[in-house]
Formats: sequence, C-alpha cells, structure tokens
Amino acid sequence: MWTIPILAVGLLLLRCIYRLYLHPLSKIPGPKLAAVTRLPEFYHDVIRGGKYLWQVEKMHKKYGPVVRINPNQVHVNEPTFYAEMCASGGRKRDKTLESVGGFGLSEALPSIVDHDHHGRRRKQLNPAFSKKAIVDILPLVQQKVDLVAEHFKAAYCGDNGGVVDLDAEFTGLAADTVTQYTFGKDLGFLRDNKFNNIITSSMREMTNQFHLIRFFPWLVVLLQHLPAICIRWLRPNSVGINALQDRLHQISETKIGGSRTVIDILNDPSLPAEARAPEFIRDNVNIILGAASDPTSGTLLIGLYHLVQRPQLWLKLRDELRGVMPSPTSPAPWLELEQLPLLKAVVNEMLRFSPGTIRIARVPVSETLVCHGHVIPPGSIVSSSARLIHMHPDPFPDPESFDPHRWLDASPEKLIKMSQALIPFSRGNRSCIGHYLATAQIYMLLAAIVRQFDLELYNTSAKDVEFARDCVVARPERGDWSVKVRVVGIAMH
Ligand code: HEM
Repeated sequence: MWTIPILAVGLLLLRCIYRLYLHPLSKIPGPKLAAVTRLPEFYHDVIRGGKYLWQVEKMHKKYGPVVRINPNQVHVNEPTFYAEMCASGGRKRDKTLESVGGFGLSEALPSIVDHDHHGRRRKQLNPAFSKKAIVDILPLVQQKVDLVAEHFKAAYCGDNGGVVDLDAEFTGLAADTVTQYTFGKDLGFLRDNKFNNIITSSMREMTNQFHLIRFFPWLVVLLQHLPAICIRWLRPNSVGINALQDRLHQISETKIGGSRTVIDILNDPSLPAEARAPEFIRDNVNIILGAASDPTSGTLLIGLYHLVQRPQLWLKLRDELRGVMPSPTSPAPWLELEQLPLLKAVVNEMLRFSPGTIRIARVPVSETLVCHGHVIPPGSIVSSSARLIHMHPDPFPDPESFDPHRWLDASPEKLIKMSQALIPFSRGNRSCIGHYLATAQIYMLLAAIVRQFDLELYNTSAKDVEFARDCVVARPERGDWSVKVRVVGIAMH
C-alpha cells in the first residue's frame, strides 16, 4: 500500500539531488528552491499574476548578474550579453514552450520553437514589414494620426473639459493602422466614439491568461474542445477576434495606395500551398494585430505621461519640429522626423520606458555561452528582461528618471553603450518584425501632438503607469494603462 507513495517521494528526492548537484546548471548561483522546482515561478506568475520578474530582480541583487531562476533557466542581467543571447545570422536560437506556450498559437512567429522552422516562416513575412514597405504606407499612418489629432481638437472645443483618454486613442490608432495594412480596410475604432476595440481587448485577454497557459499548455487543447458557450464565457474576446478575422477576410481589399496588404503577401499564389496553410495565416494575423496595438499604444501613452510633465522640453521639441512641419497641421514626415536630434532622444527615452519589454528566453542550440565567468551549456534556457536592462544604472545612470538629454549629452563611447542596452524590440533573428511600423507611428503621432497641442495630465498619477505585472507586456497593478490628458491650448503658428 505504501510502495507507490514511497517510490514517488524517493524519485522526487533523487530529482532534487540531481537538479542541485548534477544538473548542467548546478554551478549557476541562485536560490535552492528555484533550482529544484518551478513552484516559486508558478506562485508569483500564475497565482499572484505576473510578479516573478520582481523576484528575479531581487535574486540579481543577491547573487549577481547571472542567476538560475528555475531548474532549467538562467536569467542574465548584463546589457553587453543581450546580443549574445539573441544572436543573429546562422547562430541558432530555439525558443522553449516553457516560455512561449502561453500564446496558444502554435504557428504564430513568436511561439515557433524551432530555429529553422521560424526562419522559413519569418522570411515569408519580412517583406511586409521592411522599412521600404512601411515607407510606402506612410500616407495611411498619417491619415490615422490626423484622426487622433482631430479628436484632441474636438476635445478642446467640446464640453467635456478638453479631456482625452490616451489608451482609447492610441490603441485605436495602432489597431486601425495595422488592420488596414493587413486587410486593406480598418474597423473604424478611431471613428467609433465608443472605441469598442476588440483587437486590444482580445490581446489583453490572451496576455492576462498567458502564464496559466504557459504552465498548462494542454488548457488550449481543452479550450478548443469545450462547447462554444464555455469558450465564449472564458475567452469572449478571442472568440470575437476569430469571427472578426472571418469578416475581414471577406471584405479584404487587396490594394492600399498601390501597396500589397499583409494578407496578399501571406497568401501569395506563387508560394507553395504548405507555406500558405490557413493555420499559419490565422495565427500570424492574430499575433500581428495584437502585437501591433498594445505595445505601440503603451509606449506612446507612458512616454506622453512623462513628456507632458516637462513643459520646457515640450516647447523645445515644438521649436525643433517647426523645421520639418512649418504649420501646426503640416504632415509629419517620418524619415525627416528621425533626423531631429531632440525628437530622436525623446523617442529613445520613450522606448526605454516601453511596456513591451518583459522577460524573453532563448535556447542556444549548439553554443556554450559564457557570462561573468558562468558557463551556460548548449540546450539550456537563457533569458533576459529588457525592463531590467533599461533600468540598469551602468548604461543609464539615474535610470528611473525620464531624461532625453542623456542621449544628447553622452560621449561617443557612452552613446554606443546606451544604444547597445536599448532593446525594446529585442535583437537577433527573433526580434520584433514590426519595429519600423511601430517607430513610424511613434514619431508621427508624437510630432503631430507636440506641434499642435498644449496638454496637462488629468486624473492620472505615477501609479497608473507603474510596471507592476509581467503579462508578456508590462501592466500596472490593476487593469490596463490609464493616462488621461486635458488639452489646454492649440498652437497657432
Ligand atoms: C513599441 C512597439 C513594440 C514593441 C516594444 C515590440 C516588442 C517586441 C519584442 C520585444 C519582440 C520579441 C519577442 C520575443 O523575442 O519573444 C517582438 C516580436 C514581435 N513583434 Fe513586436 N513590438 C512592438 C510593435 C510591433 C508591431 C507594430 C508589430 C506589427 C507587425 C509587431 C509584431 C511582432 C511580431 C509578429 C513579433 C514576433 C517576431 C518573431 O518571432 O519573428 N510588434 N516585439
């Protein structure tokens, strides 16, 4: 009767001894409990809702820049090591289900585990997001930016005290832009004053359940077999986004201003049928819509939260913008905006505070990595968090302070160090495919708002933009980002 429990306890003990003393990562420093079990990670990420990163931060303070944070994973907090971890070219980096299973979309780029499989799929999507492709759709981005500016103007002239909810505006901007680029038609989130933005809400639903699904990937299979009524109850927005895709496929218009849409590129008849598999297209469209809207809008609204509190900087920026935007309503030409030193410094600082920067992991397939004398053998999971690197006092002294001048005043050597440590879009073969689309929107929106409006914060405090949970993207303690501003003036010249 006792044989089975005794055997089970014996096996558990043996596993603990193996993990503590014989495992390839046994020499890496870190808490013993984390070395033998993933329970601490489960507790902080699943039960407490995305809190393990802050435990990891404490571990770094205690054990140094390289720590073992679970039986199979080493976390590194060393800016100069990040490019090694995320290497590019032929240096193979797999992902691991342990970290990406939570997406529940097996064919979506960020959740493909195998290096070569990912490379083939990525090659297919790259042309849609090259710098040239994004330059071709700038009129579309400008059109959406103009709509946001109209809302600011309407708020100033209207009777609600000039208040604008930046989350609704910026998720509307990002979702309408990416939807129109993907399908040739947007869903009019910016035109609908109730801003019923199903793309953002489904992304938030998915990211809120991310850690649970990461620990129990079979829940996705279970979900697929549950009666529709249960799915609608558990994941109402994800059901909505699938229905939305079907609708959008039907109305898809193949040309936007002469450019091909993302759907055209994914579904190019010259590609072999296997490359156009419906699940590949569906999973990637889901991830593109979601990945495009939430981190882009989060970066913009947190950045504006800081910028609005620096009126002198705001006016200096407006002066600089006059050089490329002669009147307050002139279009904001991205390629010229990128050349403006102060604006570039502000955008860099906004990206340093970007919420899309939580723990990511790679598996060096055949290389041994070494960091601060610690050996990380091939096949190990190694992770790093842009949030911690962006707040690292070595490249960024006084890291909590939003200070664009750090980019303007730095010596050439320091600038290299800082640029190396600025990793909002990650690095290497698996870095963000949408970074040109995101930066174009950030530059153009920021320029349009600063050039035209004077703003002050409304009913918003530091708590509303504090990174308190890691749900693939950062989130505040409760709910979603909430930054409101009041339009207090409009520039006349
Ligand atoms: C400021 C805005 C954005 C930030 C901070 C951001 C950040 C990131 C990061 C850090 C990754 C790497 C994730 C990993 O290694 O696991 C990533 C991947 C990705 N991002 Fe973004 N992103 C942004 C905007 C966008 C936009 C506009 C799109 C639209 C196309 C997009 C689509 C993707 C996709 C598809 C991947 C997966 C790439 C791959 O695995 O090959 N992102 N993003």
